[in-house]
Amino acid sequence: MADTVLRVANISKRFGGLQALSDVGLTIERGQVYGLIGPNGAGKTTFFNVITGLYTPDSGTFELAGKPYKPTAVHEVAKAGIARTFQNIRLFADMTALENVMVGRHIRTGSGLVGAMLRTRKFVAEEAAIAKRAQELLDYVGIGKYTDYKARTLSYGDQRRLEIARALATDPQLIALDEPAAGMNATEKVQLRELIDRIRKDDRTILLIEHDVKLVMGLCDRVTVLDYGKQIAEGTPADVQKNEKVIEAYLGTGGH
Ligand SMILES: Nc1ncnc2c1ncn2[C@@H]1O[C@H](COP(=O)(O)OP(=O)(O)OP(=O)(O)O)[C@@H](O)[C@H]1O
Repeated sequence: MADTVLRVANISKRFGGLQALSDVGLTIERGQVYGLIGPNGAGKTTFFNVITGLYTPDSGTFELAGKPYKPTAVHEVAKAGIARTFQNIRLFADMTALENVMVGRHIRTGSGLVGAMLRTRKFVAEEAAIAKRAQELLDYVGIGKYTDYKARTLSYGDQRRLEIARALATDPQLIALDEPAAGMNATEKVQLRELIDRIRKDDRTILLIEHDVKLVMGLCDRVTVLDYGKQIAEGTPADVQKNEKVIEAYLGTGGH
């Protein structure tokens, strides 16, 4: 039996008079890279925001690794096992690269605030383990040499890598990447593709919103296409590329 990581169905979300999502659903199996594409304003970010607890949907069912979850708050969703990055990078700009990743790791540890204030032995040992793991993750995404650099001093491409390292630090069931290639140059895009491939090979599951259709088609196992909040196609990249509704949404009359 397939090992399903995310199964969501019937997600709808309205903003005033605008139906941003109508009955959207998808199923992502473990180890897949799953792409979510569509023209500007199609509802991709809204979908991400709903499944990660930033927006409250009008309807929808949600299941992560076989268990129902309620996307009512961002930290609850992170605990349940979805980690995400943002289209507009959201790092702690004045913290170091290492500290940014350590923050991600803290949701999985137990000493808490009292332990931190008293600097209990358990807390100190835990901090050392978190720092070690954070350094491994910086190495893994290829920015290990910037450990002590403040996040804001890193290049755009490296900040996106740092966001991915922070997401990985939570040991997520699913990593949701919101336009990871935005603003990257051609070399950075090649490196990003290698990184995503590597994350997948390490048995992680990825949901990807991306404007760069070539990148999506080259990387993803399956793709959903949204247009005006509706799911107009779902399938392998090869199938989706041939779909007439998709061709029309991208090239046709709409032109939005
Ligand atoms: N918080 C909000 N309040 C009102 N309308 C919103 C809100 N968020 C999104 N929308 C609207 O919902 C629709 C879908 O937007 P969304 O950002 O999800 O699309 P998208 O596919 O991510 O677009 P893009 O590719 O441009 O990022 C748009 O018409 C947008 O204006």
